[in-house]
Amino acid sequence: MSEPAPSPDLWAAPRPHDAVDRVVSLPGSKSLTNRALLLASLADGPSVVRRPLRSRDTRLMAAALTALGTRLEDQGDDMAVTPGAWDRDGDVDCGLAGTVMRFVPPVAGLSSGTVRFDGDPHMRLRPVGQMLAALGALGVHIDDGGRGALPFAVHGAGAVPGGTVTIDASASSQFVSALLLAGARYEHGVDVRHVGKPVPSLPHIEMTVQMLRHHGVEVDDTDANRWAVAPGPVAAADHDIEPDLSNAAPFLALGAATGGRVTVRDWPARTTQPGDELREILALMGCEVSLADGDLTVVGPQRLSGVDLDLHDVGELTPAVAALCALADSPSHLRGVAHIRGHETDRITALATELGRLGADVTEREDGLSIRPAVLRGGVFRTYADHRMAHAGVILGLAVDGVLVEDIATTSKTFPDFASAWSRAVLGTAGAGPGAAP
Ligand SMILES: O=C(O)C1=C[C@@H](OP(=O)(O)O)[C@@H](O)[C@H](O)C1
Ligand SMILES: C=C(OP(=O)(O)O)C(=O)O
Repeated sequence: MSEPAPSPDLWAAPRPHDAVDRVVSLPGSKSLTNRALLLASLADGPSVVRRPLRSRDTRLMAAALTALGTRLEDQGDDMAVTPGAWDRDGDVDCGLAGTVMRFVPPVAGLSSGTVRFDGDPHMRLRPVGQMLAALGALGVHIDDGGRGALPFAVHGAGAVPGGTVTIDASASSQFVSALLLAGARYEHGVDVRHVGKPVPSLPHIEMTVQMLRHHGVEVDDTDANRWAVAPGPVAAADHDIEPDLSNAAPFLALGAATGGRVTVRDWPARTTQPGDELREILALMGCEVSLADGDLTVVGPQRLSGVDLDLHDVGELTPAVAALCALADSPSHLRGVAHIRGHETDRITALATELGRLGADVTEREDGLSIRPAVLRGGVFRTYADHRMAHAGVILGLAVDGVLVEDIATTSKTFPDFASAWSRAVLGTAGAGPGAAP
């Protein structure tokens, strides 16, 4: 990985003064919010998305749907979504949001205008080619200059034939989710068959399937690696957005890494969010984990244990888990996440580089990391515009003096005002809004 120049934008990660005992409420899930907004836009009438996340990724999704012709209105904490006539040309800024770059083009195929897509510089490197090829096979006209990457234009024809398509979705589950989300509105629906190495992040595809069914769409997912969406209307339906359980990772780590206690409010009893897996991961690391009446409580041990984990299904948890592993007193092996090299940054190399810079004993592997106990030191923790790298940095800062996290504002991708919420959680100072209540 090329070494970026050190940024002057360094944030001193707070260290708790004493054992923490906190209760936190977290903002809504990015993955649920962006699916809910998109499905409501495809529906046959208005819907309300209750307590959506308001962060960079969801604002980009809202702007993209507005560019297509959907009407989105804030109603207090909620958002009212009224489908519109998709009859215009438009521009979509994907930022660094995988959900915008992958979920919106299949929908743009249904419009009768040309929709141009671009994003942050790094977004041009994130994988989307297989999905564009699959969309082409389903009858959507796409001009990507042969790059298989941003920037590209979707020339909507007002309708999409759809049908059966084969795709290698081993780079991202979002390829499959994207085709399924729009598929009911295609003339023949979609029948998506994956061929290739295993698809990562399967809980996110399950999330897509469940949310489609919530809108009355018929989905057949009986066979492995095949998902068929029947053609038909998408019924209007309201959504209650759960808190973002992946963004709970640093807050639960606060309890785990300090021998303290942290409770996250409104933890769903059942969910498709991969962050729910944190309960098991933290228990394996030696934490006491309990879920009662919607409160998830984690009590950290004296010393964290290392873990040997295949994170293929829950790859977005890797940065936070890797940071905790660097604080553990036995070795860890994190496996099965080659695909996270295509996330906001190459997360495997970024973690190996940044944990290593602070003294961690890390071996980078093609599909993961091995991390052995070592004495850590303070220093700059670079984040590569990746919100979850920032989470990893602040977790190290819980146990190590002098950790300076670069560009903490990058957390705004999925968490509004993370730095204040984190300071309140760590230091126990009072504050309003999403985040910590001491
Ligand atoms: O569908 C979604 O909302 C997501 C799917 C996953 O993507 P990958 O399958 O590319 O890992 C996940 O990592 C990402 O944060 C959100
Ligand atoms: C991989 C992630 O995001 P995206 O939706 O941009 O793929 C993530 O949030 O960890």
